This record gives sequence, C-alpha cells and structure tokens, in this order.
Amino acid sequence: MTEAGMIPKMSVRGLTRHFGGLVAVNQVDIDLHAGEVHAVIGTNGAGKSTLINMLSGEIAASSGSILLEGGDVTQMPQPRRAKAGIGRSYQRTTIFPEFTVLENCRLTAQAQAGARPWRIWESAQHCAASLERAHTALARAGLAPHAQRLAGSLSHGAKRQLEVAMCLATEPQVLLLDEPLAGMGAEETERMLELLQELKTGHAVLLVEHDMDAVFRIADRITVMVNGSVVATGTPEQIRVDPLVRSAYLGEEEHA
Ligand SMILES: Nc1ncnc2c1ncn2[C@@H]1O[C@H](COP(=O)(O)OP(=O)(O)OP(=O)(O)O)[C@@H](O)[C@H]1O
Repeated sequence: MTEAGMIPKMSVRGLTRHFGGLVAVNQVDIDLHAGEVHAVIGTNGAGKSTLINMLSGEIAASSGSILLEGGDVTQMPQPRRAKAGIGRSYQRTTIFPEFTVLENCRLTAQAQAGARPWRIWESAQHCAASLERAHTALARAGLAPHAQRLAGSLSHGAKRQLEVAMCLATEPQVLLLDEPLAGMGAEETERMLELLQELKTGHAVLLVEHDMDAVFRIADRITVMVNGSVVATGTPEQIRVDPLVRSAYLGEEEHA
C-alpha cells in the first residue's frame, strides 16, 4: 500500500541548472512520496544525473526549490543534506573493496552520524549504534549472510546491493538511486527489483534507470525528461500511452 496521499517526503519546484549557455535541467517539478518508487527516465543528456546531483546537494541549483519534509534544503551542503535524510547511491561503485561488507556499512553509518573524520577508524570499533544500523541495513538488503566477506570479493550485483545497504545505513527519508541495475545480469536484476520493492516501505525512492522493462515493472510513478524539461509525469500505464512521450522518447516501435 502506498502512502501517496500524504504530504511528499520531498517536493521540488522549478528546479533549474545552467551550465554556461546550456539549460541542463529546466523548471523541473517533482514530488516524492513515501511508499513509492518514482522513476525518472529520459534519453542520454536529458538531465537525469544533473537532477539527482542537485537533489543530493552535490551540485548547486541555479534556481528553484527543494523541500525535504517541508523544510527548505535548497542551499544546504551535501553532508548536511545526508544528515537531514537524503541518501543516494552512485553509478560508480563507491565501496572499499579491502574492507568487509559489514565494515563498509558501519563506516557509512558512523560517518553520517557525525564522527570526526580522523576518529572514524578508532571509534568505529566501539560505536554500537552504528554497528546496529549496519546490521539492520545489511539484513534489509539481503546481505546479512555476507557480512564478514571482503566487499571486493562480492559479485557485481551484490556490490550494488551493498551500495544500497550503505545508503540505508544512514537511515534516509529519501533514497536517490542512480542506475542501480547497470551491468547486472537477469538474476541480479530480479534480486535488486525485489529489494527496491521492499525498500519503498517507509521511504521515498527516486530511481534513475535505463532498463525500461524494469522501470515499467517497479515504478509507481514515472517522470519523463527530454532536453532538461519534464514532458510527462504519471503512472506507468499513463506514461505508456502518453502521445508526447511516445513521440519524444519511447520511440519508433510505438508507432509501428
Ligand atoms: N559539469 C557539466 N558541465 C557542462 N555540461 C554538463 C555538465 N554536466 C552535465 N552537462 C550537460 O548537461 C546535459 C544533461 O546531462 P546529464 O548528465 O544530467 O544527463 P543524463 O540524462 O543523466 O544523461 P545520461 O543518461 O547519459 O547519464 C548534457 O547536455 C550534458 O552534456
């Protein structure tokens, strides 16, 4: 059951980013609700990464606003946004391969909890709260049996699951997932989709993903971007039959 009728966890209005003369993201409005996977799709260069980077605080918005549970986070730097409840995974792998799966998760939880960087290694040994958060996140991501393995020895799919677990260890309100299915085989994709389905309970999930089959299966809501602008937002059923989307994005086979 979705919690879509409630106030959005994240509400974005008029979000815009210029790179010189290029408008990479143009006046984007988007609402992310707890209990929903909201996918953002679009052709290469449509502005999806720029959007996610603005939401996580990695790049500044040129204009517009981002509210997290009603509070304005538009000017908040990335570390504070992470503390406020915005978690994200990246297209590239960000794990420490020579540490165990559990240590990777625990260090993320520890860093997010506000430990001083130069004391992370020392205090990570002792911080029971971070350890508990790490165990909880690993269990939720289906990685508990691999907790003591070196992260570098995991399969590609399991590494992506670990990234999601690391994100969960920060106990976010909003999860921003950047192509979590990239490079996965069919079985790994299925496992990740099950995880995403489970994860949306209690979280708002924004999913940027190129695998259209997966998007149409998993998403509760889809926003379609073309050249930096939103051309449509709706349920998968609405998006599938939207004439603008069909001509601008879903492509020729729809017209056959
Ligand atoms: N740092 C930057 N400086 C200049 N232009 C940029 C920068 N980052 C992105 N762009 C441009 O902004 C536009 C949107 O790029 P973005 O990476 O957000 O698209 P995308 O939808 O994520 O594409 P892809 O699916 O290929 O990852 C593109 O034209 C890109 O070249």
